[in-house]
Amino acid sequence: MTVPESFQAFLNENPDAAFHDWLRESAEPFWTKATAHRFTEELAEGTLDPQVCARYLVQDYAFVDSFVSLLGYAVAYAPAMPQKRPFAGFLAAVTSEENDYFLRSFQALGVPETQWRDPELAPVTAELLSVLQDSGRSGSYPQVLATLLAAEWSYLTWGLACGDRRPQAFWMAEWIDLHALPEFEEFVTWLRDETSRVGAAATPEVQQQMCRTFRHMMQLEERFFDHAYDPEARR
Ligand SMILES: Cc1ncc(CN)c(N)n1
Repeated sequence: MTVPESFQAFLNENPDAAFHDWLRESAEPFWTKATAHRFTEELAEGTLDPQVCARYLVQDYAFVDSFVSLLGYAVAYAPAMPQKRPFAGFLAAVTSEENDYFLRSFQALGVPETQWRDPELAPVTAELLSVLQDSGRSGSYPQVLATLLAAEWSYLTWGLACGDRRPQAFWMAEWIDLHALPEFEEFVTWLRDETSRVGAAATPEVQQQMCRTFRHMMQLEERFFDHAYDPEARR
């Protein structure tokens, strides 16, 4: 089934749909591949190879650094306090609890400080960082929303799919917790509604740009998980 290229055409076929439904459906097959990846399944089952996890976390710590800057842009571009506040709250959580998780995990997994402080970026990480940086510098609130929503909604989706499964090792269990906690779900639900509110009112050109960015992000999210298993892969 092909997804209509414009949000208006999608709405004509699905009158009750929200803007975020169009984003997600337009991002297939990457949405499904990234939210039901072998990596997150092994994480839930506790069978993830510590080396694979370490490789992933080193790259992800570089991602998170740029992601925090993108959240800073979201605070700046958000139209008023009711929108700035959720971004500021999430920014505080990522720079405290989540940062603390990374540092403890690097220690537990034996990752030397030089490696996580100054990592060699994988091509997919470099591409992700440039999408985050371009979105941040675009001056466009819709563009920042589309980028953030792809990253956070996809992580919430696999986080919730883990259900009650929590492996013994904290570096697996807490990574699931961070993406399945009620506070995280509340933030992502708000972000989805905000993106739909802004996207539905945007011009068709801006809607197209949001859709392209969301899809590109999902393509990179899948490759990012793949890289943890096959660091030599170039695609
Ligand atoms: C690559 C990636 N995408 C999303 C997330 C969720 N913040 C993350 N930690 N890393």
